[in-house]
Amino acid sequence: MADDGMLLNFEIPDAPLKTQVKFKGGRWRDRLKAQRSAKQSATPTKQPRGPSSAPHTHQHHDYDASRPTKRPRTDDGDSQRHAKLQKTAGSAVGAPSHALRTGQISSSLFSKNPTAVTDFENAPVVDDFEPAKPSNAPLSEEAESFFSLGLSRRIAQHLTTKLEMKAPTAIQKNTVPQLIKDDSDAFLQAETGSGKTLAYLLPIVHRIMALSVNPDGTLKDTKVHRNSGLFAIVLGPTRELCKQIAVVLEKLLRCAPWLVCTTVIGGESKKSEKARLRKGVNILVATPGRLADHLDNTKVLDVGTVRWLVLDEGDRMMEMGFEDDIKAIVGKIRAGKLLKENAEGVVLEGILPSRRVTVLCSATMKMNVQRLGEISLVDAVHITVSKTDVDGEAEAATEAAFAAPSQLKQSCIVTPAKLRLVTLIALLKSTFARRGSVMKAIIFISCADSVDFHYELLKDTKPPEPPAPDASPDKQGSHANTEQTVAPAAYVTSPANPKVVLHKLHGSLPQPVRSATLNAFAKCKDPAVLITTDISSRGLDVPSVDLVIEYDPAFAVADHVHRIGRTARAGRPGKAVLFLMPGCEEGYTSILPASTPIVPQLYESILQKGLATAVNLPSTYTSAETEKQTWTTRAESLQLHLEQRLLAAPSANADDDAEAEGQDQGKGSGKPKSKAKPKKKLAPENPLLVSGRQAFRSHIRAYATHVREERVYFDITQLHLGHMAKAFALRETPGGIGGGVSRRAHKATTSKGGSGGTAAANATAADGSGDGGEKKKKARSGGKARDDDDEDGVGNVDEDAAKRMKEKLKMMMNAAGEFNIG
Ligand SMILES: Nc1ncnc2c1ncn2[C@@H]1O[C@H](COP(=O)(O)OP(=O)(O)OP(=O)(O)O)[C@@H](O)[C@H]1O
Repeated sequence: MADDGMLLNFEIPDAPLKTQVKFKGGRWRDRLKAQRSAKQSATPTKQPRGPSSAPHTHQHHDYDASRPTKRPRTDDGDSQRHAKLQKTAGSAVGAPSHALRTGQISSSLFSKNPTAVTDFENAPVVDDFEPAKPSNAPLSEEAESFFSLGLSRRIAQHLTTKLEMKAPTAIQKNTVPQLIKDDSDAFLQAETGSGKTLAYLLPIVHRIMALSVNPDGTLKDTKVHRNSGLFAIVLGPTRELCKQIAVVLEKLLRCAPWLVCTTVIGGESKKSEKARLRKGVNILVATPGRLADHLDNTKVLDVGTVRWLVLDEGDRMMEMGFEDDIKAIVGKIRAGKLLKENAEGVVLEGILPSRRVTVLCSATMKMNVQRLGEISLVDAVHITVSKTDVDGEAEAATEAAFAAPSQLKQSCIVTPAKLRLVTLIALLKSTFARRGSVMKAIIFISCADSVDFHYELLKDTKPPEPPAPDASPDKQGSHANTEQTVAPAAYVTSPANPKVVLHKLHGSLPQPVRSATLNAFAKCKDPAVLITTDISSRGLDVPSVDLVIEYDPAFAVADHVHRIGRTARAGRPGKAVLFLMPGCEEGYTSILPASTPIVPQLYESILQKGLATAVNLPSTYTSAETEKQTWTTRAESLQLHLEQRLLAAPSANADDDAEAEGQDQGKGSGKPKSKAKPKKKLAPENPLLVSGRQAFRSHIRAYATHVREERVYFDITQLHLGHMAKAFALRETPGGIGGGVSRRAHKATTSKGGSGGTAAANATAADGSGDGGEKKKKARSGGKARDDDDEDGVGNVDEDAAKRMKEKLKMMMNAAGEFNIG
């Protein structure tokens, strides 16, 4: 009944380290280097292990983590297990300024890991490839210009002088003339970061401006103004994307200040949205739910003059369940009589389209895009980008849609579950080791709970500086909104980059917090990391994102394409790294679109590079690493440190809080205080441990929701829960996953043999025996495993889990707002 993942944490290896570290694959030089450094670390005189073998590599001995003994796993609840673990691990672990003593409790990260099937030996190396010509960049200035697209001089000049865009991108070159000359519906498909937003906005603004500007650029006597009518509606799936579109539009409209755009996206009172609509608007950017609501309830919103309906990120809107809203919106817009002139007598006919035009945009093609096309498009032209457009070569046109930008360098790290967390930290550390090489990185994680946990774990324990008392109210307000979502990072900093700023974003955060955090990330002058869910995968345009890390693979290939598309935008370079686990996951790369091969990397080389120097611990811990330590020892002590942080006793205040809570509950019961049943005082738990367990549960549930066709690569029955718990710095596999997920994983680990005890322990813990309180709590709260309602994610591998997940997600969506997809 032992979880090897757990017991190994307590094991003191008798054999030197060298017998535990296996080096397979990769270039022989790397392997030799790794082998040598492991040998060095395992030499008994240099690397004493065990309590009696002083001196220790760390010089601080403020606490005595006495050697815990191997013990059988119990079926008790998490709290009891936690209390025992706290005892055995040493109670002062979490105290400030206490250093770790490596060599006392060995975290066997490098043993019993599954072997990768990837042939690293013959795999390509990133440097093997010539830098590819960007596929989403603006076209060469000499050959193409905005003037030649048929745009008015006023707009073309504004683009080149004020917006500093010298030439259109390929999709803009193909779309703008088409939408200026022709009144057909259009399906716009081009890769991420290729400038689709301006591709549809430019012809719309050009034609609306033509109501007020003569062909020679002089202004007409009667200019249209904000009350002249609503001419275009742009729909986007999330508030963030809508705001971003509105910002681009506002910048564009500076060359026609008499035209007005606004947003109705929720997150603020409907009353203030109504007030803005009443003032008059010519172009409206909206989320489907909110617009449908206004169409039903806001009389002043008249769609009689609307000529364009743009559906941006159409597939995402369908995934999010907006089909009915979109149908209703399309129906209402089409129902009205097409006005040839507006209420003021301005002639619209001949300048604006003679019919209502719908433009559907997507970087990827899914079944649901076709469905949306059926709902919204009539005889649409398909506008895309051919290789000829990009390269200027007379090659047969190949559709570049549903592709990753060609200049984007993709790689994957095959990492056993147990080593995921330290490998992530090592990767970030080496990423920020050189100033200026990477300014912004985004880490995609499967669910909001896991985002919360990783943010808390990786941030510095010292709170960020509050703004000066005399700071502007704006600054004060934005600090209040980002207090819980922006903080300096620990672990990943380096002498070159002593300050790296950590951000977190997911759909369960209040809207002002989401907006302020995104703004802080975009404007951050220091190197910055955003830990986020798929809420940031669509449309987000932060220009200096150099690296995208998919720590948890996307739930569908299309989502992967959108995620990695947050870098390498508009011709800029970018890198994307995908974490995979050895086994069936390795086959996933075969279905990913990439113009150059996705280079597999050995986790050993990442650790070696990242942990070549000491790790900066959070400021309330003192690092006592010596330069002589090797990367293997560093990896183990880092893991140990993280696990001990979770096991540390909560602060003294937590005791008081628990007591106060007990008293409050007594009061709340409505009974006289004296008669209130005395509450059994529960041992307070470290919030980080609670968060880690919750993140683990949500992560496992989310894992069960990969789209059906891709479950062959993400097979829940192949997951080793004990090993995966280690990736959450947990020594024991939490219970309460529910939905039969743990049973499936249990069966697999049992049947594979060798770890039957582990599986049994996993099953007991994961099925929630002794964890009923947590389970009920979760059920009550609705949970937020994967706050993303993906229809495709429900299938027969774990119908039960998927069904429950769907119900929870529905609850979440209803409870937390229409765009709570984090
Ligand atoms: N002609 C241009 N020249 C230079 N930069 C441009 C041009 N057109 C757009 N951009 C810039 O390219 C970036 C990406 O544009 P946009 O967000 O419209 O891409 P997209 O195709 O909608 O991407 P996604 O599919 O990821 O939403 C933006 O920063 C935008 O300012």
